[in-house]
Amino acid sequence: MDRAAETELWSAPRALEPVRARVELPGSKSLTNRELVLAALANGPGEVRRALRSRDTELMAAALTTLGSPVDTSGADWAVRPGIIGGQAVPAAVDCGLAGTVMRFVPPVAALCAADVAFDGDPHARTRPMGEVLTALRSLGVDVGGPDGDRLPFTVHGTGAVRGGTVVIDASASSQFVSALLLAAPAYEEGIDVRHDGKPVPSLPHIEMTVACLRARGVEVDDSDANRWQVAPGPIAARDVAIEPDLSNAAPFLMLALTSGGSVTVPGWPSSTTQAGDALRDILARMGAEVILDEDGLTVTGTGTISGIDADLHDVGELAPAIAALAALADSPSHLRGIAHIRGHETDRLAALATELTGLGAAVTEHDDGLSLAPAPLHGGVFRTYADHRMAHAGVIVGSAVDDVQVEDITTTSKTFPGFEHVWAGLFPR
Ligand SMILES: O=C(O)C1=C[C@@H](OP(=O)(O)O)[C@@H](O)[C@H](O)C1
Ligand SMILES: C=C(OP(=O)(O)O)C(=O)O
Repeated sequence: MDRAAETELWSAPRALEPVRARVELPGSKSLTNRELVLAALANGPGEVRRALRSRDTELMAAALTTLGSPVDTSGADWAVRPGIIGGQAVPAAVDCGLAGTVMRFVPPVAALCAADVAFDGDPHARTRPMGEVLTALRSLGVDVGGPDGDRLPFTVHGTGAVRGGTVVIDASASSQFVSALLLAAPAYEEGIDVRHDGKPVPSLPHIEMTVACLRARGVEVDDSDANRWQVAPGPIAARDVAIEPDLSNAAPFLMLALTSGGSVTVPGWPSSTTQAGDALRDILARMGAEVILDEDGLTVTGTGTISGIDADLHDVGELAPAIAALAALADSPSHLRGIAHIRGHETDRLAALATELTGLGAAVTEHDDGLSLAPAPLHGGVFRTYADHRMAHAGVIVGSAVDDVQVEDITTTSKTFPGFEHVWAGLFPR
């Protein structure tokens, strides 16, 4: 990324009157990148319809194309032609950017190529944890080398086949370690039996999403024991799938209803979903909103009060930055717990939130596994984003209620929502 864009400041719009809006959201990152991987390994061509077009998903499409399953991203529906399994031996390089889903989900797929596949990414991606995935691949018979052995960069020396079998990993740093192994496992000779041994696995709904995507394509998955997932070897059925809107990216928009005392509707909110972001319905109601889910979508209405919240966000850590920002505006204290693992996200989110919210006057205490916030008068200033899309979301939420908040590098939101700043600014009456 160019240095000028990284340090550029964006004046966050301030809501001077209630915002009443209907916001169409782009597709889910998590669903798009799972369906792309499964489509690339499927037993025939398929489409990922209404795919999210963003940095993370374009990197995934490019990676799978490089490995031999071309993804045509020219339209709104992305067509995938599987070719990785049994494909040509062509050495390849994969750019992971800062995408956890690319750096964790693609290496187990690359192991199925009969070629060397080199992985690297953004500077901060080299610090994100992923050693458990590489160790698991090695124990399944895959040769993975690299200067560190535990992190990016590394090279997967694929032989065209993976034995598979039983692996024990510690997935307490990221659910994506488990999802990564499950997604490629039907193509392994023995499938996979993944057991977790360690502190509780975070973001479990994301593993449930992986299991649901596999089953929808006819793959046999046994997740009946806690901390154990077994995937049988077999074909991954080709299908056309439609991607739901990204419910986690709905957070700043729905929160604008609370910070402005207005009302925001997100159409197309699914009545049942595997997305962790669905938890916003309960969380926002607890923080003082009126929340209605009907055929029109999800409508959140501010009641004039923002209440603090005591919440264990272990399952929904990706919502923490937005919730922390809203909590900083609340008129009662908050305690956000169970999220030590978000220190390994796009940045150390607990440290970044504590620093940046405190810089705007918030009373924040950083704990090993979370944050406490107490009511305090906020003021304007620069809100730094650390190349993290969800830090940018946190900055604009505060900025909607506080004069003169300048958000650094707003375009970092393109990781999962290109053009976010235009959609956001368009919601404020001039
Ligand atoms: O599999 C996925 O699509 C994701 C899993 C979660 O990761 P962690 O388990 O690392 O929190 C989540 O926070 C991330 O935004 C997306
Ligand atoms: C943790 C996140 O991303 P990633 O998929 O890169 O892990 C996120 O989007 O909040």
